[in-house]
Parts: sequence; structure tokens; C-alpha cells
Amino acid sequence: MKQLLFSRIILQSVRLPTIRASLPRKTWCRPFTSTSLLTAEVYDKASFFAAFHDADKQEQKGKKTDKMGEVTGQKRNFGGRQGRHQKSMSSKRQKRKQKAMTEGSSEEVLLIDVQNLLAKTRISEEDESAVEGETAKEEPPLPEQGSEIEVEVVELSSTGDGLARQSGSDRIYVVPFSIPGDTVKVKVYRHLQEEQYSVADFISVVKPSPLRDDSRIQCPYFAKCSGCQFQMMDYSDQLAHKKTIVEKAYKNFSNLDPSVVPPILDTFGSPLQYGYRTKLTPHFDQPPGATRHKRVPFTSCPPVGYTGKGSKKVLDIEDCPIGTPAVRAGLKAERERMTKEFANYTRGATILLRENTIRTPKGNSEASVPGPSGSLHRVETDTYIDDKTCETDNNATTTEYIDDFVFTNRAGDFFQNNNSILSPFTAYVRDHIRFPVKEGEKQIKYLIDAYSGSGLFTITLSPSLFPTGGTSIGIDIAEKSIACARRNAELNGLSNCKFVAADANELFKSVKEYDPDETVVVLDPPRKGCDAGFLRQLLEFRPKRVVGYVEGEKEGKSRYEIESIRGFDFFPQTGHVEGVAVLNRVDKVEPGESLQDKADEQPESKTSVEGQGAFL
Ligand SMILES: C[S@@+](CC[C@H](N)C(=O)[O-])C[C@H]1O[C@@H](n2cnc3c(N)ncnc32)[C@H](O)[C@@H]1O
Repeated sequence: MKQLLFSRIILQSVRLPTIRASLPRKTWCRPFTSTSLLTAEVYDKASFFAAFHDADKQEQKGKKTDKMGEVTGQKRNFGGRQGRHQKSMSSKRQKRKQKAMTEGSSEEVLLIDVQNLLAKTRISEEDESAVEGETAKEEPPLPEQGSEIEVEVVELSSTGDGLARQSGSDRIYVVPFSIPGDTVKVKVYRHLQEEQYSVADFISVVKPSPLRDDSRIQCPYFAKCSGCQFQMMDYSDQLAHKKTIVEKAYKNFSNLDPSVVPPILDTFGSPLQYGYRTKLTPHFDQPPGATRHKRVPFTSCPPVGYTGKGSKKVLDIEDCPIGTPAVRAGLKAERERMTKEFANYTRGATILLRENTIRTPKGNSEASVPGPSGSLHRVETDTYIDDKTCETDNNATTTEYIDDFVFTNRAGDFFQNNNSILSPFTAYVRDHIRFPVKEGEKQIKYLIDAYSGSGLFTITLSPSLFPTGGTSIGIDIAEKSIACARRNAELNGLSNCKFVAADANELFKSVKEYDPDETVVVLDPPRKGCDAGFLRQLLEFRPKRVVGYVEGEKEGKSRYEIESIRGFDFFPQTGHVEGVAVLNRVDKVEPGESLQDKADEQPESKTSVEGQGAFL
């Protein structure tokens, strides 16, 4: 199963997926984050698609489709007769190329969305032909690459790209910066023969969708920069679309029977929709003429920004409205510095811009508190003043607050990038680690925070467990993050937290005293997800509750039911979504039958024998 969000959906869109469904380590919002999931950089990666033999229309008919005609559960099964425009390929080459498409990558996500749209069209065409007694219509020839055509956008893919059609043709065009209902002028960039779609550059809107209002766009680089492609949409429409990303991530990637996946809850919105990113990483390319072995200094200030859409070059970005005010001010200052210091650089580089908070409690005095040196922005509440600075040194320590919890981090290390959503997000997870107990059942007392980083979950969740005598443990492979986590526990006055710097596989050696019936495991792995060894141990340990997203194992030893799945919009304006799934261990077994027997009954489908369960 794809790692959704908190393990990455997206695409999954998750990664996600966030689908974290999935979600892939190449990002949907690549210039901005190392945490987002998918990429819309279909141009650069188009060659990956050559790997797959998408079936032509006839072959598609034979594919397994559900009632709506959607392609399901066959993401890596694109074999079959070759498409009309495709040259034959040796099976060895096919196999080699098939390997190139990573499971859950944006390429795969896009391909499945395209296939499902083709399948839907095919079914409606077949219905029409059956009524009229006609044969299927011939496709017109494809427009020349580089030509400009008008297309109508019919769907939004989980990658954030519009899926469009030219009038009179079933061909699908993948068009960035477009939304359903738009008629747009595009420049055809490439025809992917086997995959039966084409990619095109967005040129202009001919007739806007009712969902589009370009006055909402706050960034002057919209459609030139590759990020933030949803700015023309109302925020509620962005959230509704992200819910479909999570739905599709489970449908297309989980291998779960749909009956065991509960209805996906509405996406939780970010309190801030602009000005939310506490970290930006603009960069500049190496000087012209420089190579790996030949260093030459810049003779003029290079563009500093993000990779342009459909380009490999850096687009000069003066301002980035999704950054917090302090980070935006930091960008301005760094750009000014570069105009003076560019000659000192002989290589390309990435600039770190990380917000830092200096909090001063408000006293009784009415006197105004002077800002600390470097303060770029000030936020006042009834009880404190937060002065914001911008850190550019990877090794410096930055401080951030979530409610009254304080977190220190090494500036260059991972920490969630949207502080505005962290209070409601951690409250949501806190509310879900415990559950209403039935008579004789034990309540959650122990917390295991796998992939803990600097302790986000351990620290924000532990206080709710300590009154019942609970303890918690966080583990992370990054020693520096664990050093921060220990300091953070101390700063927050939490003595019952333990942190281990090790591979997550080592975790279960340290929790022998934890009663699994009283334990919740929170999982927030990197995008590649939990490895098989960790999952095997998790299933052997059999915690009562799991919050996060667990990669499925075919031969699971325990059975869990999915209680809920909800997307969280950590990255407004972008096509990225994160997700949280809550899982409960299912204990009910028939007399004379072990839980292992139950798991062995249906190792392929991973479907619960009791309706709402899912084997992990
Ligand atoms: C997505 S981050 C989550 C961090 C933390 N939960 C947070 O929200 O701040 C994933 C973390 O997994 C850690 N990690 C990656 N591979 C690991 C492994 N094999 N074992 C343990 N931790 C790992 C990384 O160091 C990183 O801190």
C-alpha cells in the first residue's frame, strides 16, 4: 500500500499521497519542499513512460473495470497489444523500462488517472454505439509536436494537472495550470504513444472554467514556476479536490477491497493559505562554463529561485507569497547579498531560509518590548510576543512553537513546514490515539513514535498519557534529530519520554515492557515508507492502535480495521496533500481459530473477513 501522508500519499497524491497516497519523494511542489509528494514535471520524466505498454482501446476493453468503468488494481500491469502509434519493442527492453516506473511515482499516478478517463470514455462511447448501431469512430491524426491547439479540460489529475481533450478526439492532453471546465490554448509538447496521452505547455485561457478566478492568484510567477498550481481555485475547491486525491490513492494503490476502506473524511484546511511556509530553499545554477572539474566564478548575479515549469533552468524569483513574512524578508535579504557576493561562488547552491521564533512572555507593564536583533516580523497575542527571524545556516538552531510546546531544531533538518496547521493537526492526532473503552478493555497508556524526528508527536501527545502513568518512546535514525528531541522533551518538562537514535527496526527491542493492548504506534516515515522488517516486527508486536499509514504486508499476522482516513492540507495552492489513517487491531476470532489463521485465509486480498477490517 502506498504510504499516505503521514507516511506519504499521494499519490499520491499521496503520497500521496500525500497520498502523503502518496506520495513519491519527487515532489508535486518540488522547488519548495523536501516533504511533498509528487511532481508535475512530466516532461523530464516522460521517458519513464516508454516503459509501459498501455493497452489500446481493444485491450482496454478486456481490462478489469469497476462499475464506473475505472481501471483498478492493475497499476503495474500495462502489458498487452501495442497502441496504434507505437513501434514494437523487445520484451527485454519492455521489462527494463517497466522497472523504471517507481510504484506510486507521479508518472504512475498520472497514467492511472489517464487510463481511468479513457476507460470511462470508452464505456460511454460503447453505450452510444450500441444505441445507434454504429461502429467506434476513427481517431483523427495527432497534431504535430510544437503546434498550438485548443483543448477542453475534463478532469483534474491527482498530480494537479488538467486532463483535457481536443474537440472530436479522444486523445488526452496533460495540461498544467488548468482546471475542469477551462478551454485552454496549449502547445503540444510530446506524444506518449504507448500511454495514449500527450503532454502540452499551457499558453492561455480561452474560456475560463466557472471554478476559475484569476484574481485569486497572488504569485507573479504563476504558471512560470512549477509550484502552486491551484491559485486560481477557491480554497474550498482545492480541499474538495484533495479529498479525491486521497480517495484515488486508496482505490488505485492500496490493494484493499473497497468495502474495508471507510469514506474519506473532508480534507482539513490550513488556517493560513498563503504566508504559511516556514522553510523555503531557493537555489541557483552553477556559473556558465563551469563543470564538475572546472570551477569558474560568476561574472554577474545568477537567477536565484526555483526551477521553471517545463525547464531545467532556475527561474529568478524575487518573492514567494506562500512563505511566511520572515522567510519572504529573508529571501529578499539573501538576494541582495547575492548581488554583492556572487563572484565568490564557483558552483550552484541551495539557500536555506528557515523561520526562527523568539518568544517573549508579556509582562504587566504597558511598555513596548524592543524587537531582538534580526527581527523581521512580530506576532502579538494576549500572553506573548513572537519575534520572527530568518535563519540561513543549516547548522544553526531554530525555535518554533506549537501552542505552548517549544521545539528546537537544527535549521537544515526536517521539521513540518506549515506551522499554522500544526496545532489543529497534532490535536487531531492526540484526540485519536485514545478511544472509548468497553468494559474490560484497557485504555492506551504507551506511545511509540516511530520516525520521530525532533519529537513532534512524542512531545505533543505524551502529556495526555502521563496522567494514567504512561510513557512514550521516539526513535529516529538521525542522531542530530534525536539530540534535539531529547532537548525538546526537557524544554517542555516531559520526563517520561525516551528517545533512541537508531534505525526504526531496532525499536521493538526497547519496548518490551509496553503492553501492546495499551500501546498506540504513530508512524510518520519518510516517503519511501516503513521497510518490511519494521512492519513484520510491528505486526508481531500487535499494538492496539496505529495512527499514520501502514504499508501492507501480504502475509500479515494481525488484522486491523481502518477507523478513519483524513487528508490534511499542509500545502495550500499546491497539488500536495498529507493524510492520516487511524487503525485498530481486530481481536475477534472464531472459537478454535487463531488470528494467524485468519490472516492466512486471505493473504492475497488482504480483505477482512468481517467487513471493515484490513490485513496489514
Ligand atoms: C517525515 S519525517 C517525520 C519526522 C517527525 N515525525 C516530524 O513530523 O517532525 C521522517 C523521519 O524519519 C527518519 N528516518 C528515515 N529513515 C529512518 C529509519 N530507517 N529509521 C528511523 N528513522 C528514519 C528521518 O530522519 C526523519 O526524521
